[in-house]
Amino acid sequence: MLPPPPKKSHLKELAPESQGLNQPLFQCAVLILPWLTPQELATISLTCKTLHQLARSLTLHRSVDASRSFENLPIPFHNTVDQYPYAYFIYTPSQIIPSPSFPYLQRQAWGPNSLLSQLGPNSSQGQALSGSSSSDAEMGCAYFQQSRVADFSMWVSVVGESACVCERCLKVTEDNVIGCPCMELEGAEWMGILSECGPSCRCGLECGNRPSQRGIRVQLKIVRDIRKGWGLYAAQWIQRGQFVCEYAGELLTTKEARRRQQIYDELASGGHFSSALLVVREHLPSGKACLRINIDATRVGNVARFINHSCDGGNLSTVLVRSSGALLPRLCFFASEDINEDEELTFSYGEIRVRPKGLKCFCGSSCCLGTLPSEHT
Ligand SMILES: C[S@@+](CC[C@H](N)C(=O)[O-])C[C@H]1O[C@@H](n2cnc3c(N)ncnc32)[C@H](O)[C@@H]1O
Repeated sequence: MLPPPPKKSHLKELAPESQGLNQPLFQCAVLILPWLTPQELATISLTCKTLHQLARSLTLHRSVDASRSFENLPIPFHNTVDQYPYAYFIYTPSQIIPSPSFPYLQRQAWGPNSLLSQLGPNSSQGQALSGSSSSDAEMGCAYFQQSRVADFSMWVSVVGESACVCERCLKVTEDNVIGCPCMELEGAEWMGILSECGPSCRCGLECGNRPSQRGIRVQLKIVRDIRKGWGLYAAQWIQRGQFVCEYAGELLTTKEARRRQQIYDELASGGHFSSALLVVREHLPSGKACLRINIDATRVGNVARFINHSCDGGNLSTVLVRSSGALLPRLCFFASEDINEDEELTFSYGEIRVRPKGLKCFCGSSCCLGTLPSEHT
């Protein structure tokens, strides 16, 4: 593991000329290091002073925003219990379809800007390498974003505009929010299903009936617990009913979900491994069939992958959000009660426990059943 990151004031002193550092190596490392995993960084940082200092700076950069600028607000890691400064995974702000032909599933750059800025804003090397003042998301992941859009079209069908009556959507309410007559917020969210405007509506993202489509708008942080690992926390007061985040990850076929679950169970039995594969079942109105959605955020996901289980149901409701014109629903989390700053965000992983000797639960609630829910996938 890397030593603690340097204090901020030391960062600007990392420019190679001021340190007597190897310049060609420095330039090369600035391009390559953001693509490395923590283990690779730790190994490479042992090789020389230049790489050691860059790796330390990169570690600091990564620990201040788990979302790599994909979200509206940075989501920092806090760890006072062990040596891990951050959790490493590939970030996606929305659902994606895995495909072996897309290299973004293997690697994602995380942290080029902090390294480039160390070359100095006026440095010719810095300008040549950075171009503009793009974010991590723009710089490291442009290819990733393009691929994601191309992929997603395979799963989303857009029906004719008449599918929704929101041509009347342009009605502006007293709060200056664009209202929508097909809004079904009242009551629906507590039942776990919500209909939002979508691709077949004429309204845009500003429509009041798209609360889950504008990204994360509440301040969050990821805090390490000695027994539960990382957990997602509120970094501000959150009002009951407010959208918190979507559960984003790889959409899997049931066959692939079962295959991965077996591997994850084996890894978890050896300790030190957390999986984040969520299976959602939506019973169709006939009652005879059920739509099953498998979302795996273990390797590729967003910050929802850090939400821990609570036997009392926690403070988040899981809501299947259907958008007009989109084939698949999305799984979203809304606050089921008012949530205080520094409170952990939790939900119930389910009721079924097929393995009586499953993973121990440390939710701490008065109705804790002692083990985490487990199902045959
Ligand atoms: C979706 S992940 C949640 C984030 C995870 N804590 C981490 O560090 O990445 C699910 C895993 O978190 C851990 N976990 C979640 N809720 C827990 C609880 N109430 N008690 C103990 N461990 C928990 C288990 O290892 C579980 O397999």
